[in-house]
Amino acid sequence: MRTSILKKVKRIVIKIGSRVLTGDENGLDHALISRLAAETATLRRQGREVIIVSSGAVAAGRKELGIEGRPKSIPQKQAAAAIGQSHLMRAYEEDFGRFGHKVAQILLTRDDLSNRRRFLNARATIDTLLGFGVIPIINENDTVVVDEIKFGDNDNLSALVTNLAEAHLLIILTDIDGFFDSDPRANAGAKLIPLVKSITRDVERAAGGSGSAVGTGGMATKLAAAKKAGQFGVPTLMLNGMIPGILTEAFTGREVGTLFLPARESLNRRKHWIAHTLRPNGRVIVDDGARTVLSRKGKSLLPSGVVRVEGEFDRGACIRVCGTDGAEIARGIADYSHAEIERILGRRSSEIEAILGYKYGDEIIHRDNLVLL
Ligand SMILES: Nc1ncnc2c1ncn2[C@@H]1O[C@H](COP(=O)(O)OP(=O)(O)O)[C@@H](O)[C@H]1O
Ligand SMILES: N[C@@H](CCC(=O)OP(=O)(O)O)C(=O)O
Repeated sequence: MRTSILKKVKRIVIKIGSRVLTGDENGLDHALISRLAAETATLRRQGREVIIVSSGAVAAGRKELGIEGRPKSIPQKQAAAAIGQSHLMRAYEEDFGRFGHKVAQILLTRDDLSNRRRFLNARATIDTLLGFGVIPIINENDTVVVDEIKFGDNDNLSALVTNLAEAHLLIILTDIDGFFDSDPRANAGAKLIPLVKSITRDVERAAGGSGSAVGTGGMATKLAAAKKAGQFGVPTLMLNGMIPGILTEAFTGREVGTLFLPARESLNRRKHWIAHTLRPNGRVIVDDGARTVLSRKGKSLLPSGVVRVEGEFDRGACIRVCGTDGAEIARGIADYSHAEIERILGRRSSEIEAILGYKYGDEIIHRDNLVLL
């Protein structure tokens, strides 16, 4: 199964973690980046397109600034990223250049991808670069991000880029052989799981945090990324980036690392973007009848099923849809603002115009803009 999945893969997003790029020391491991460049060149010769999501800016920069351990404050982290990002790009430029490959830097914030126009723009840029045979190197724009517009970690970013670039496979290179049934750093008897068919709660429970001073998120964020990619119909392969030759070996069919299979039913690009890239601004609470109709019949959310609205948002915002028990059941783009919903909730759609004096449509969220979770 692995061989048949990997054979079809033409466009790959490769996420490289800070630990892989910086090794045990602070500062970039140039020998390792050269090796990855050689392996990437082999993948390119096999006719595959490669997009890299690279961490390591903060880890590289903190050495330059003489910061020991993790940066103490956000401005320190941002300063480290500002200096480290240019070192990172220079390393990629030099090392990939030796194999005749040009690289391009793309720095993103969540805000960029939340705006559909900018999302499509970023995608066009990536397509154009790939068309020119250039390898895009993507990172979060750490120097400008504040909490509200942060992806948070590059595992998450790599899953969103997989959707953005319509890639066929997400590869996560980290400092460990794959996903284990418990954190191997805490439990010497932990066993590698070569294939994960579905990321269930039990699987998630086995994922611990980062084992190092430079990594962000550890295994938990990697599973979340694999889940997001899977919902878009894309498998994820987690490999130990410290092992020479691992990238090319993975494509020979040898069972290395952990392969996460995609979900059986995948979301289309737009729904994936609504569910994972947009940040919800508020929520509506719906009654049990609406909950059943949404979850079982895939219908739109009408004002009659809404019992409460929370938060302030405009028409066009992404909002959560929750049951009366508070559980989030869906997410979608609201056709009415919070103030408008306040006035029409619990009423029939035919009454909207009489109440508001105008009407955008019958739905609070149209089913085309609604994603069940
Ligand atoms: N179940 C698990 N299987 C494998 N690794 C795990 C698990 N739980 C936690 N980890 C930790 O996750 C670490 C990798 O994540 P992280 O340090 O964030 O690396 P990266 O810089 O590659 O993102 C591993 O080194 C390991 O200590
Ligand atoms: N954007 C940050 C990386 C954040 C991150 O997620 O790091 P990692 O867990 O090592 O992939 C940087 O370049 O330092």
